Amino acid sequence: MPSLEEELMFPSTPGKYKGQNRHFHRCFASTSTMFLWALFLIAITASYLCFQSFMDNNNSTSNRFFTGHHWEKQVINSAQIHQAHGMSVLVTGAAGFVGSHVSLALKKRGDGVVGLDNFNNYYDVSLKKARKNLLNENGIFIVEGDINESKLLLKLFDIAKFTHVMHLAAQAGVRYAMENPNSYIHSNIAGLVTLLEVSKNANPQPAIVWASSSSVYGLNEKVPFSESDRTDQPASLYAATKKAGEEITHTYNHIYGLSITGLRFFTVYGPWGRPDMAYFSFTRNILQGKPITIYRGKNRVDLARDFTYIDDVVKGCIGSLDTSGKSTGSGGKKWGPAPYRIFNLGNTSPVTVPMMVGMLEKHLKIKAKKNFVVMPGNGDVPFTHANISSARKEFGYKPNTDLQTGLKKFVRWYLSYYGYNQGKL
Ligand SMILES: O=C(O)[C@H]1O[C@H](OP(=O)(O)OP(=O)(O)OC[C@H]2O[C@@H](n3ccc(=O)[nH]c3=O)[C@H](O)[C@@H]2O)[C@H](O)[C@@H](O)[C@H]1O
Repeated sequence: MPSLEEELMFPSTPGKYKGQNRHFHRCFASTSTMFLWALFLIAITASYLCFQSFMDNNNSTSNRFFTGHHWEKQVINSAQIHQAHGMSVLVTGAAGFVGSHVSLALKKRGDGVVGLDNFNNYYDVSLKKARKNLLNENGIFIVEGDINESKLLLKLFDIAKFTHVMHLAAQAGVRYAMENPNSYIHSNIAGLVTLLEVSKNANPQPAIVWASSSSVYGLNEKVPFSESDRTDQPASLYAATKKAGEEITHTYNHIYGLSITGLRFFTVYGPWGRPDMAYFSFTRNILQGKPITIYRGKNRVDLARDFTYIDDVVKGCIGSLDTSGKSTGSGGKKWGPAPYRIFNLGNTSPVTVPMMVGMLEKHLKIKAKKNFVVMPGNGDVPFTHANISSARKEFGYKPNTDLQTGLKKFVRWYLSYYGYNQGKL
């Protein structure tokens, strides 16, 4: 068998170098020796980096959750229920927009809450840290970790007997799925399955309420969107992963008796919101005097969203938790049928994007510099509009904040948080 060096010295096309002199061979030999050395160095560096990252992972994992008695005490205290018939809830994505609001609302009424968040850098991490501080001040402990870390989840379920999981951790954003598709698989598929695996084995099994999305209605044209409408035409990978989540949770309900409630959120907005969303980034740009890009559909038709104010969504989440019913399994076995529910949590009155911008201009008292462009083929849908009769019937869901009022509250929060002088986000 030829050595690597020999292989490297002989051209892959036989005869190509025929008749070349010894000088060439020496030269080539020394080049190939250098090449081998370079390979060797690269291999050593790669092994070192792998080892470092392995150590880092291990360290960060152990730092994060095997931190002993004090850490466990914080989890136990935070999970403590302070009201009759209250619940103890693990809120994933607790440093996120909806997660932080739901956590505070639960804590306020005396439920136990433990947060979990991986503080990823999809958007400004300092905003997530600020939300975390707010939660800490209100007696809510947030564990820094990923829903894919099953050891961490097992540990949490071991020390706090959660009655419910409010699963809001996800890779959000419709258009970002084209830039980073794997992050959607990591969080919205793999992370979801890890969480369900641990939940199904927990004793007692918690009831699970989780965030699906209005985007599952995809390219449907029949409005308003009802839960019984088809959801097999997703327009983005984000939507596809949320749709997959609905199917995946169904199997865990069917096989293991987990009580499941999926909530299809409709473009949730408000104070402490997500900087990647249009109403938020438009506000920033308008204040900084920068142009905003407004997408338009075919034939210059304006896009529209059933924008839903955060306080209304929080009420929907809590109503869902309160009516979730019990999981019926234990030890990985199901002892009877458990609830499987899906609800739209929308506002029922869609507003076009230019109208939304007009409201921002009014509250900010600044005219926006608008660029209208044809909606790029990036996963967007032209409109959303929720039928909320199921949620209304089941737990009295009744949104009562219109976009004008909700954006006024958002702008007030934005200016108090960032100030008028918009340097950066
Ligand atoms: O209901 C959901 O399930 C989703 O809601 C949200 O998605 P969307 O409804 O797409 O919100 P958002 O990005 O604010 O765009 C709003 C409008 O502005 C338009 N838009 C957007 C950006 C831009 O630069 N220009 C523009 O016109 C855009 O074309 C659109 O018409 C959540 O982000 C998502 O995580 C998911 O929860």
